Amino acid sequence: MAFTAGVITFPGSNCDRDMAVAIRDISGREPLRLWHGDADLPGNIDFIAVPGGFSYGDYLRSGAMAANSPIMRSVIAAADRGVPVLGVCNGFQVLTEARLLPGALMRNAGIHFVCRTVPLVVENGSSLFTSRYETGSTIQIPVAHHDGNYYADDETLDELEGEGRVAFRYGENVNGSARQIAGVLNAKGNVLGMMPHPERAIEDAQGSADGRALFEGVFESLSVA
Ligand SMILES: NC(=O)CC[C@H](N)C(=O)O
Repeated sequence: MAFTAGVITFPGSNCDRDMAVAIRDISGREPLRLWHGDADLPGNIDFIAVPGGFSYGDYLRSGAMAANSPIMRSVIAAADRGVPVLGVCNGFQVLTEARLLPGALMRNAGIHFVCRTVPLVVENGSSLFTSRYETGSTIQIPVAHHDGNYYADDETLDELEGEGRVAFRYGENVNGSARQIAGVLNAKGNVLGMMPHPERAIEDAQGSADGRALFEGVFESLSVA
């Protein structure tokens, strides 16, 4: 079964390699490394990862400049076609700035950069990305960010909750996020943005392997895991 995954690198990305390793380890296939300045994606792309880091040094707003990279026009078109897109940390920020996901990631309520493993409650275990988790289960995934404070107006938050689009919620107050939201889905369910890093929790040596099931779930749906 052919499977083409891609990991985008922006100037300042620093989790792109970890993301590529996770995809290779779990799918058994080497992902393509995609450069932000390239306008086109391969037409047969099956899965796109927008990784974490500090694209453009977080200038202007985290993710704001990367969201306007040439490649993001192709990512938006691929997402519209139903290609699964996973944005982690800075990738989540990029996806909100690109309006693929609602809301915004503001400075952490406590101002400090937060870097530790946190409990995450799986709010919707039946999405494309969470099918290998039980709804209501708690998993352990690391966070590392200063702009993780999720904001959306109440109407949007109610809509997200009502449509099962809150994928993950923090099990404790990590950064002041509205309703402790840690990860959200788009309306179609093929785009997930989350601040915690599942690619940093794929084997026990990392302190948790709870992120593995996220990749397994989405690759299983694409018949490659
Ligand atoms: N690890 C990351 O992706 C960091 C994301 C972002 N630049 C922040 O600190 O909020």
